[in-house]
Amino acid sequence: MDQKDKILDVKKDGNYSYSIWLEPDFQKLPEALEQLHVSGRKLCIVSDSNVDTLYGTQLKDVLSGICGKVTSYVFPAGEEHKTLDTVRNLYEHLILEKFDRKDMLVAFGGGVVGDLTGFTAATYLRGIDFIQVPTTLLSQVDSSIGGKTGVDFDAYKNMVGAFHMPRLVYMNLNLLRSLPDRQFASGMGEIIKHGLIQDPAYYSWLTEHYQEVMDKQYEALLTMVEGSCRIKRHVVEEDPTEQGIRAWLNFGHTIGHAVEKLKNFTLSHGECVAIGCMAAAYLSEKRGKLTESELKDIRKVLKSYQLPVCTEGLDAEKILSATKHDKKMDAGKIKFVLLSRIGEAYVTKDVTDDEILDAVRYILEDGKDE
Ligand SMILES: NC(=O)c1ccc[n+]([C@@H]2O[C@H](COP(=O)([O-])OP(=O)(O)OC[C@H]3O[C@@H](n4cnc5c(N)ncnc54)[C@H](O)[C@@H]3O)[C@@H](O)[C@H]2O)c1
Ligand SMILES: O=C(O)C(=O)C[C@@H](O)[C@H](O)[C@H](O)COP(=O)(O)O
Ligand SMILES: [Zn+2]
Repeated sequence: MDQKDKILDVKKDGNYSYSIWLEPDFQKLPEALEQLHVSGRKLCIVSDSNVDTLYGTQLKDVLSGICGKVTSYVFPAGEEHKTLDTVRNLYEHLILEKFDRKDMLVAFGGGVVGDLTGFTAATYLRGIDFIQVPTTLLSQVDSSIGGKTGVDFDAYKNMVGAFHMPRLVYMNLNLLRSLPDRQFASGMGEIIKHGLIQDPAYYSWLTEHYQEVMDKQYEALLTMVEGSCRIKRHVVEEDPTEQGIRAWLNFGHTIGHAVEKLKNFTLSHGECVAIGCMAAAYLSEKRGKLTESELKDIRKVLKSYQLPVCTEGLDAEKILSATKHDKKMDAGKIKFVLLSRIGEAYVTKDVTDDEILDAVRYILEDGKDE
């Protein structure tokens, strides 16, 4: 793959609006930032406690040489800090540091940092620029692209948010080497989702290359991250504000978000997406869209990437009730994403409570067999 292929442009309304750089280090970050004229701007690097400890100084050194002033804002790692309280503290930091409209935020971390920083950028002074420097597999393949930003509210996932596009997405793939195994697997949940909703060849590639991926071989990582970025880019270019096809990216999320909340965030987002994908694939099979063998295969692929396909200790009725708070509700009906086949999804509002309960029992009972 040559350099040209490592930069993907995300277009909006026919104009190139931002680029995604896939790199092995931070060497090209100054070049990537050239078009944003950062020399006279203040930058605030927002990260969580883990990312700051591991890589904070490295990024600050790169940025300090090329822009006006660099400040840092660090909050404790974890989904429980993706809240308005953290946003408030960040506003306070920006006001104290006299950030104005031409200044910029740098989201340096996983999806929690990216979503929260993007939302702060969308709302501070009615909107300032931000860039994404994603450091987890999940954030490189999914959350850093497409401009969905937001925070949780009283444990309701992403209840407060805005669409606000980053000005650049720059990923250093070698940072993935320090990710804990469970976090790596979490990213695989969204990646397998991408194959299932959009691209059968990509899904097959994932089934065939799990060893290279699990060994974090650089070429395999690059092929996979690029593959997912292309899928996500295609979907968000077609439908930036989720009027149609973008809802497909929510495959596995209706039940996944309910499990995430009811498990008090003890399971990662991608783990819950995997469980939710299993439930949605089960419903797709029940409706005759997938064969039993395809359903089994999805289970096998998720498990091969160390993802859970079921869960325990939850009440089926409570999961059903939690799905009713999903953002995809429309006039009292859940907009459920199912598969019409491997590689293609569809949205339906006719999934009944009984069907949801059946799918939920499938992922709960399956848990007892583990
Ligand atoms: N906006 C979107 O389109 C979108 C898409 C998918 C998920 N999300 C959101 O993203 C969040 C999940 O993101 P996530 O999975 O990245 O979780 P995360 O941001 O909580 O990061 C997971 C853990 O990994 C640590 N970490 C990050 N980078 C590291 C590195 N390179 N080495 C070692 N440790 C590292 C973090 O400190 C954290 O403890 C959820 O809130 C989810 O709702 C948003
Ligand atoms: O980018 C999107 O659109 C997605 O749906 C990606 C999902 O993986 C992500 O978890 C998203 O935050 C869920 O959407 P939400 O609108 O239910 O918060
Ligand atoms: Zn997700």
